[in-house]
Amino acid sequence: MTDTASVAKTPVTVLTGYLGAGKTTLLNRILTEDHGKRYAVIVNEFGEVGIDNDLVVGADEEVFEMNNGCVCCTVRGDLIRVVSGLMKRKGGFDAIVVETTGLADPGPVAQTFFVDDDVKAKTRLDSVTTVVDAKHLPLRLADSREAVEQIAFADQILLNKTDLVSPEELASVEAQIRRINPLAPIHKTQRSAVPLDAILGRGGFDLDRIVEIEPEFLNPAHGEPGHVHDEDCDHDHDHHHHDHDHGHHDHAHDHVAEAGIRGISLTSEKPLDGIKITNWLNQLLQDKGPDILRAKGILDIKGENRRLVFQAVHMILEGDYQRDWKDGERRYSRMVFIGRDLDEAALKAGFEGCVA
Ligand SMILES: Nc1nc2c(ncn2[C@@H]2O[C@H](COP(=O)(O)OP(=O)(O)OP(=O)(O)O)[C@@H](O)[C@H]2O)c(=O)[nH]1
Repeated sequence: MTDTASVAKTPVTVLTGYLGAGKTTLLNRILTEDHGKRYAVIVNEFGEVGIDNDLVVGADEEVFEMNNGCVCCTVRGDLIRVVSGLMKRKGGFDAIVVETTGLADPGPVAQTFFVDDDVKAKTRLDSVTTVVDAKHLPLRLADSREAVEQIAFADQILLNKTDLVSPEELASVEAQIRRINPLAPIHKTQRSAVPLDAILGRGGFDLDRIVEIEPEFLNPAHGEPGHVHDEDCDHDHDHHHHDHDHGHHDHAHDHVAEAGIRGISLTSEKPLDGIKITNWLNQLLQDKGPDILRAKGILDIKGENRRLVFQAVHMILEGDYQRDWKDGERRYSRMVFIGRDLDEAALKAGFEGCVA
């Protein structure tokens, strides 16, 4: 595992979402609102024909300065080159947002920020943010594997167009999202309206802050040993969903099952062996990386007073020892895998094999 100290690096948000979900609406807010920050927006066309994007102009690469200090540019080729160029601009940016129009899989874009040394030195992947159309999601989940993958990959989700659905439909859509991605915070929006500092530069992908953003991360699920009932615990919602969301939900669920994408979480109350767990994770990602969209975890390592935190995107694994376990804090290890055709029994056996 490598050191991931991320001091003063510019946070990057990779923005995904199905056609028409509300990505451009969000980008226009970033470029026009008087938020007092300097953001850079990269509209990434990757050589594809621009769809209906009024931000796209017919040149290979153009940079526009906005009145509010933000810049917007279009990339048709090399994302790394464009990001390097942006980083050389005076004054720097509070955050960079990369839209992945026309690209189903945000993985390769997200990986850009881990692979190039120059980019890696100056930026850090902050979040993969997925915009979802509350009205059409049930249909998309039924007919599009990409829509499922975009949700699976997200660190946070904008559940947009809430004006177009009833409260019951909204609850059902939320339950469907939760089934694919149990952890990502969900912001419910109309016209993609969300305070920008609530979604940009928050550290959604930042190892230091996983628990702050996902307070439930270290709380085992209902029924698992050690589950703590608190205000973040959403069992009441679940009952509610079960009462209301049959129709669409079953249909969409079939497709989700068919795409084979789901989240599996593993918890151990016993300390793990640091070498065994590192070797197991490395081997697992080498063998199954293409199918593992995301993995993350906080681990209790025997003989170590600090928490080991790791993140993986497909094959790329990063981990770091972070703060000490607090006095009296219950120690245990928890990791989550989101991926395709994951073998739960094998994962569980492998994980348990790492107990010290
Ligand atoms: N009713 C309603 N319409 C919305 C909302 N947000 C966006 N729209 C509309 O939905 C349409 C698509 O929004 P865009 O922001 O262009 O979506 P996009 O994700 O950028 O779409 P592509 O560029 O095709 O990928 C536009 O007509 C928006 O005005 C919302 O919350 N409610």
